[in-house]
Amino acid sequence: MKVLQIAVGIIRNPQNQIFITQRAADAHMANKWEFPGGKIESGETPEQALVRELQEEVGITALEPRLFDKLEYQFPDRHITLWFWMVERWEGEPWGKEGQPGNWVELEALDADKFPPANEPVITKLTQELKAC
Ligand SMILES: Nc1nc2c([nH]c(=O)n2[C@@H]2O[C@H](COP(=O)(O)OP(=O)(O)OP(=O)(O)O)[C@@H](O)[C@H]2O)c(=O)[nH]1
Ligand SMILES: [Mg+2]
Repeated sequence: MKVLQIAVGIIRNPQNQIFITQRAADAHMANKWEFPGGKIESGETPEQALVRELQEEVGITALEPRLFDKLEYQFPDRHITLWFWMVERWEGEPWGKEGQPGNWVELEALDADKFPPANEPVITKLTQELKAC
């Protein structure tokens, strides 16, 4: 059983759009849409991992990310802890730097069915916060 710690970024612009990317056809959770990010390496804090992953995957430098949620999820073959960081300030412009499709989508149009099942609670929380505004 793999045990993984993952740091991902919810990249949100002032128009309340979120930048999401699509996972590769040969990856775990193939073709699902995701918040860019990846595995926390040994010796890294979750925040350092987030900053590195966003530079590698979408070419931005996150500034002052804040922890939005932390979730555990048990897949058949792996147990993951996901650290979701809200990223509202950054340097650069996000794009699919590794060749993956990337899109800005309206926060209220985020569709949990298009993401890995682990993301459902955070997508619910995000859309509820919007309604509360
Ligand atoms: N990046 C990302 N991974 C997620 C999300 N939700 C979710 O369940 N995952 C899972 O978390 C794990 C993260 O892996 P990853 O494939 O992004 O890791 P990585 O960038 O370090 O990739 P690598 O293994 O190719 O170096 C995968 O098992 C993936 O299915 C999400 O919103 N974003
Ligand atoms: Mg990744």
